[in-house]
Amino acid sequence: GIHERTFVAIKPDGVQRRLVGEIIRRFEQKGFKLVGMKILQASENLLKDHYIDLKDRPFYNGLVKYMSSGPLVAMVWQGLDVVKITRAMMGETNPADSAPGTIRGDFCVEVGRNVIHGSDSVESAVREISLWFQPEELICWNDCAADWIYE
Ligand SMILES: Nc1ncnc2c1ncn2[C@@H]1O[C@@H]2COP(=O)(O)O[C@H]2[C@H]1O
Repeated sequence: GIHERTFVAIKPDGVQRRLVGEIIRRFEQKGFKLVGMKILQASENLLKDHYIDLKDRPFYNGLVKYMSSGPLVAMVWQGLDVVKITRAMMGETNPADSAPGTIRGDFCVEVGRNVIHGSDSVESAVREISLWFQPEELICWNDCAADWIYE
């Protein structure tokens, strides 16, 4: 439904490369509602927890180092099918497989520096949002444009 939420992180490379405004612009113009956002340098412990499913992969330690190497922008976006649609807007995990027009297709070349993360399912979104945000950090605001985005 229209209350579906997803967790999105602009990774440290995305912040350093000044892509924060461009990425927010795309999700905003699509029609999604920004309900949480903060800039932080995440601890290795938080990232190990976030990426727990990847703990046996060879790139796990490097991934945690990269993600903790500088500030990232953590966000929660809300809207109809937001998990699936934001993933489509991001492109494939490997930028080489990402179509032009997607965020990774337009702004990066390597899987280990792929500028953005988005939850891959509604269930992982619930888990990731609770990991990165306190409930009071999520703002329920009345979207004046909602009647023009949803029928
Ligand atoms: N083969 C790989 N080498 C390095 N990093 C990877 C590889 N596969 C996945 N990743 C990283 O692991 C991350 C897991 O989910 P993300 O969407 O954050 O984006 C992924 C990449 O940043």
